[in-house]
Amino acid sequence: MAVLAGRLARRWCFGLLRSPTQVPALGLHAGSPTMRTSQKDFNDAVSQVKLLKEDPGNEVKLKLYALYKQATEGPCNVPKPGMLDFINKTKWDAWNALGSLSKEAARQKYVDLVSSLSTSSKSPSPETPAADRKPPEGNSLVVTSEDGITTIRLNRPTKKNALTTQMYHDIIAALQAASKDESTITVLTGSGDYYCSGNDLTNFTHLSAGGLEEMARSGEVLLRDFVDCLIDFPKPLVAVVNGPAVGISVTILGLFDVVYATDRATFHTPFSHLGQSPEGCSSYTFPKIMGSSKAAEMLLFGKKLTAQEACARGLVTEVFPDGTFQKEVWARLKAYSKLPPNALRISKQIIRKQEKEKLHAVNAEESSVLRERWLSDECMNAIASFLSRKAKL
Ligand SMILES: CCCCC/C=C/C(=O)SCCNC(=O)CCNC(=O)[C@H](O)C(C)(C)COP(=O)(O)OP(=O)(O)OC[C@H]1O[C@@H](n2cnc3c(N)ncnc32)[C@H](O)[C@@H]1OP(=O)(O)O
Repeated sequence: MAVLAGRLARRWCFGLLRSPTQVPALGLHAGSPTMRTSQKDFNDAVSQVKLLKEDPGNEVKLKLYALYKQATEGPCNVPKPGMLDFINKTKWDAWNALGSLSKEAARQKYVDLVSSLSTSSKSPSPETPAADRKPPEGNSLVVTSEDGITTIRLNRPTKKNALTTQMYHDIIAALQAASKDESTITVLTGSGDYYCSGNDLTNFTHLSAGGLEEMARSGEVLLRDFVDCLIDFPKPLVAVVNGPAVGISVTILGLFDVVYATDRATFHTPFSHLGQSPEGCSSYTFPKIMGSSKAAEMLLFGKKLTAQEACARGLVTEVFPDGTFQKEVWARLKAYSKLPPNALRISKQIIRKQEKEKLHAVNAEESSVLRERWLSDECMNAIASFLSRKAKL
């Protein structure tokens, strides 16, 4: 999924910055608004864009695209792409917004925009400072086992550890392996500044031949399997919440045995904003943990909690100062991992036994309701809006 999303994004970027090769002769002059842009100036600007050292950002790339189309083809009169064709729809919107702007004026604006970019990109530093460099994306999930602890680490820090479809499958496999390995405790945590930003919203853009219906159907099955796996997990399951948590990474916390959080963490379930509904058994566990009105504030209205608030509501076990979070938490977990593993398993089984059947039923219902939500206009519009703001153009 991540690879496809990246490809989609890159294709768009290349489409915008590299494909305009045939530009008709226009015979105008460049310069200030009173001067006119020549074909050569325009062609030069098109070539200059390809050589930009810095990514000018989505907004600028969208402007360049729209102006290029207007300058070369005139006002947008091609059919509007479908709602799910997020990227092409955003490009179409930008072009269409230029209305009846003349080709000459569009060329002039294009050349002016490129000229301002070329000036601003002549910054003195030839190398990006280390602090600004994005860490390379390696494996999206890293599983390690040490000192009696199996750690499942979400490892997409540049995407705030958003969960791709592949990652759900990989987490299921990792949990299944951990349930049988030698370790005593299993931990879920994240790399970088976020714990997890929830479901990767670009998952919705990868439609198979079965279209939207098929995407929603397979999403329902995947969600149910993923949450079932957490419900049935036989060993102590600990969340080490190293930063903000969003969506499904929050809702499943009710299925963990212990949740440790840095004081930098926040807990946010913006389902209504996304036209979606709660999952991860949170429609049952949250009211049970924090009472129905506090749960409603989170699950209906998307109230974001601080770590301290989440702790006061019982969702988090303990909050640690960020500076000592890793040291304190891992020291504690190492000590716990020396406890007799069979006693821990048996105790967990007794604690969770009464609930299991109920949790599976809740999970099945939440997954089925979400399947319908994913097909709704409310949900599609919310995702289209996120992607049009965030997609790499
Ligand atoms: C099959 C099972 C389905 C289960 C159903 C689950 C439902 C949910 O989990 S609902 C919750 C979904 N998540 C969100 O709505 C969060 C969306 N993301 C954001 O709102 C923000 O990105 C943020 C608040 C998490 C972080 O904001 P900020 O600090 O400003 O950082 P950026 O927005 O610039 O993010 C960096 C980079 O990461 C990409 N990204 C972050 N989260 C997601 C995501 N959930 N899906 C896809 N992409 C995400 C973001 O687009 C940026 O990418 P680039 O622009 O390419 O750098």
